[in-house]
Amino acid sequence: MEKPILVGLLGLGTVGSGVVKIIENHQEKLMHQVGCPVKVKKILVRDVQKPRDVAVDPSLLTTSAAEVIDDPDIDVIIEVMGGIEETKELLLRALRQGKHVVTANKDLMAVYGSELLRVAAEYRCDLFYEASVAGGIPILRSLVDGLASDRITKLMGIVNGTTNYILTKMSQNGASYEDVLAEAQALGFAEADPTSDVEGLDAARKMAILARLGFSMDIDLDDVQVKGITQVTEEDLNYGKRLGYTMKLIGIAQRDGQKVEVSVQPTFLPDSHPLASVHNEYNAVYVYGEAVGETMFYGPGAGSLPTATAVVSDLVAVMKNMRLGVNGRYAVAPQYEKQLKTPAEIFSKYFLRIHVKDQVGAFAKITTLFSERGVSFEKILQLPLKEDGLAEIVIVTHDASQQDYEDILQQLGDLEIVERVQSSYRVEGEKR
Ligand SMILES: NC(=O)C1=CN([C@@H]2O[C@H](COP(=O)(O)OP(=O)(O)OC[C@H]3O[C@@H](n4cnc5c(N)ncnc54)[C@H](OP(=O)(O)O)[C@@H]3O)[C@@H](O)[C@H]2O)C=CC1
Ligand SMILES: N[C@@H](CC=O)C(=O)O
Ligand code: NA
Repeated sequence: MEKPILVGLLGLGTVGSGVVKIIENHQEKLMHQVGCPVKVKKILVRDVQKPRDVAVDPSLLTTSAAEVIDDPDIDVIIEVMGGIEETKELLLRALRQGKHVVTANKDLMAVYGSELLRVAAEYRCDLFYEASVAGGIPILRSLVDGLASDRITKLMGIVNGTTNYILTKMSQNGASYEDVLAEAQALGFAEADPTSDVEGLDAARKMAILARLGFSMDIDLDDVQVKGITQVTEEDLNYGKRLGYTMKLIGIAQRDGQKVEVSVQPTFLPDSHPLASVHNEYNAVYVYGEAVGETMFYGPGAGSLPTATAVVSDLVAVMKNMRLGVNGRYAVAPQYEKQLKTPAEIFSKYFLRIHVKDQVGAFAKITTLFSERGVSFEKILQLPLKEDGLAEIVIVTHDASQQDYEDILQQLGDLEIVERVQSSYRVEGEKR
């Protein structure tokens, strides 16, 4: 019998348990593909006594990272524990000992991905991270291999399962934000600290990784404009329904010439848009390539087995490379200098909901602000409010630059007749 490939697992939570299950249950398929057995030799956890979702030999569990990272028999480290600084040091230590690494950690890859990939290449090691973006959807491999010959101009996606779950349940069942967030946590979709999900940071990390691969530029997390879903109200969702829109937390990475924009924000999409019917914890990434046109990748973006599928598929890729002796040949340095668009170069339609004093001429003052900057309206609603003397105005604009729109918002806030700007969202979907 061939010598097995030995794996060290860092973490045995939601994703780690799925990894152990897939390695055990799909052993025959893995053997067939790689030609030798694969075994988990050691597992790092915080608490060896904790009840687990998967049966493992207790002697495999350890609280000592060194027992896993420095074990000379271990060929591949699978990191599914999370964390940034300490985890980075552990993975660097593993790479410098010639161990290949598979990780699901977008927090780490968004911040230190370039450095880790450089070290991996230096030590002729593989470093794969398919599970870090859109869980079980093989999107990174599709960008790097499947669309290798094309020039990607736009990536647009729902890349956070937790927020999609929350928005779906709020909009379909009128459920409360707090209750649905608790459900998403219980189902294992949310991060250990769900603030990163609901504030958009998790999606921003994934968009930075996608944009880096899609555009072959060194995009940093700081280059991504981020707004989460914590301010989204039931009223906003209801207005959306009235206007034929669905609200989603959308990541957009767009390239025009050599200039790029990357953002994550709650966005209204026409109900007919393919991303509008992506519900619950499902994710989808729309990819526009100059030659291929439009493609869409859809699947479960979070959860134990779906995410573990991506992790173990990366493990298979590492093992195949080991058999062929070609590990560490994969990392490709970015091809282009990063050039970010200015706010004057980013165009979009916007949804705006404002409360104004119900006075003669109020509406004219508002329209003047828009028309002075050449921004016209696509849709307008005006409704009386229960609050005395106030009216609610809802506007959907035609395309406006982010700069013009932000200036208009600022000036609206200064108008005496404007009581408050209730909400403001980007509107996407129609091609421009
Ligand atoms: N959940 C999901 O759907 C997805 C998660 N991911 C990513 O996968 C990674 C893991 O997520 P998930 O499985 O949900 O997380 P969990 O919190 O469920 O599991 C984390 C595991 O790592 C162990 N661990 C954490 N920190 C340490 C430490 N300092 N020392 C030793 N052990 C530690 C924990 O030990 P113990 O069990 O003893 O507490 C636990 O077993 C994260 O990077 C996450 O962002 C990516 C895609 C989807
Ligand atoms: N918390 C993340 C998990 C997967 O990356 C999400 O909700 O998408
Ligand atoms: Na993926």
